[in-house]
Amino acid sequence: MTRAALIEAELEALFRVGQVLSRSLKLQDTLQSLLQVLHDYAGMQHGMVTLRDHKGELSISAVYRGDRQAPSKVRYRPGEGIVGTILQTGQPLIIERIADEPRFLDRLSLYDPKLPFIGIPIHLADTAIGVLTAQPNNDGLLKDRTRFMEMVAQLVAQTVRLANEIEEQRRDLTDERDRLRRAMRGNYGFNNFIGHAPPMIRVFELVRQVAKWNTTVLIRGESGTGKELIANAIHYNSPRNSNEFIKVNCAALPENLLESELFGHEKGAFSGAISQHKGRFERAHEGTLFLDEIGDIPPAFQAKLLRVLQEGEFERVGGRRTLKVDVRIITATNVDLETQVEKNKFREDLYYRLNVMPITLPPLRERTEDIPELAQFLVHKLAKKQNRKLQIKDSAIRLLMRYNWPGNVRELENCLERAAILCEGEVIDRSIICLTGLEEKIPQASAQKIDLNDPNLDERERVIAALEQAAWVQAKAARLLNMTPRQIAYRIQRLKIELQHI
Ligand SMILES: Nc1ncnc2c1ncn2[C@@H]1O[C@H](COP(=O)(O)OP(=O)(O)OP(=O)(O)O)[C@@H](O)[C@H]1O
Repeated sequence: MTRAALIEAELEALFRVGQVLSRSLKLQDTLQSLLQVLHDYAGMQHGMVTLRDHKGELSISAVYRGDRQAPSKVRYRPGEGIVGTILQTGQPLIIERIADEPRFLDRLSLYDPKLPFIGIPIHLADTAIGVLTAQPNNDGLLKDRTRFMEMVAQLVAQTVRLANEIEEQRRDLTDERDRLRRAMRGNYGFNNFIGHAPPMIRVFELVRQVAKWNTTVLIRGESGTGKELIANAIHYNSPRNSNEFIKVNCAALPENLLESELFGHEKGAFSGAISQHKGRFERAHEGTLFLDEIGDIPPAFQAKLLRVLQEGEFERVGGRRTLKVDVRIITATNVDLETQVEKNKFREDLYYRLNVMPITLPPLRERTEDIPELAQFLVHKLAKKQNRKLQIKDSAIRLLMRYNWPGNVRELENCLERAAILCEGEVIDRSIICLTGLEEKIPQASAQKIDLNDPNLDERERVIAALEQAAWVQAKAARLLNMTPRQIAYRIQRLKIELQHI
């Protein structure tokens, strides 16, 4: 081959090398294709790419040897054999006839002993990270071929750098995803479920058992009793926890939107469907779909839902293709479904499908013994959210225990949040809870039950309690505390109690 012909061939080869290096994100495939190009377009008979691993040793990433399969487990320590020497010195090694080279180990039986050999270090910045080797034809143009191989090694270095960066990003993303999952599991783990009252212990036991299986669960209970929290806990403690947990509030969507939200729609299915849209059933594939307020779904939609529950099949709105999904269904409602079935407002067959494993959450008023722990937990949660120190006094908790909480834990949480906003210091006491307006909602008969001799009351709380029981008439409150009107007036001033006029 003439020199001019070689340069032309090498230009063509470089163009092809550029193409293969940018084609795939899988480094080993890319390097394998690269060696093939060097053979097909640049007259290299055999070739190999080795890259340094985390131990600093060279392992083989790709080998070209014609039609025979490559052995892949061979490794070279720095300084070992020819490639080890190239890695260690960081210098190219050119040999006219490889059989004459004493460091040639021939462990792979790859090279032709009669042919020349070119070995080029692959450099990233100033560090050799691997070695590219090849055997060209014996045409006396070894110097030109070496320059060409140096160019190729530089391109390989950039490809390796990019692959490493992508791998690093992938690892970061995986770490981040795992961290988020752990956090989610932490948020929805059993530790964040407060309740020691017997009906709650039964609920926890049921949740622990159903979490393991794919059973359809129906969670019942008044608004704010923690139905969504339970649904989350079931998912994040189930074998599906590394897949999606998707929530849909069925009462919040009109019928037509509910259908396209859950089943998705094809482009042009209705005006406004400007592109294809995957529904929540598809997104929840291999995960859990939580249908909240299931008691409120319209009859036509009930039939469609029944079909997915029975067959796991559905079509997108405006679509003809039947899609199959594997989704665990958890539903929740505060509606009396049995009455709805009797009134023919809820399909009986659907009711049985959903009610495989019912879990009923007790209202807060039936487990007032849980209020102290819940209040402490919720105040701690608020303190974290507002990034401040906060604690709640027993006197405040006692007041909370006298209310009947129709809005359950959510109402308690809101009340404490208002108290935290009104509280200038770190301590939520009874008077701050009073400022939230809670006391007015408590029937007076029970308001008077507070024991003014309770040793847990501090002085301020005792005076406020007496004033409240005396409808803020100071003389009356003084009598309740066995004080003179002057004494109570002095205390009101000293304790900075704001007088209320009723
Ligand atoms: N046992 C509990 N321990 C700690 N926090 C709870 C508990 N139960 C409920 N909560 C909290 O109370 C709030 C209301 O709970 P959730 O939204 O789960 O109620 P829900 O029954 O789904 O209400 P709705 O029927 O109105 O949708 C949430 O902030 C939740 O974290």
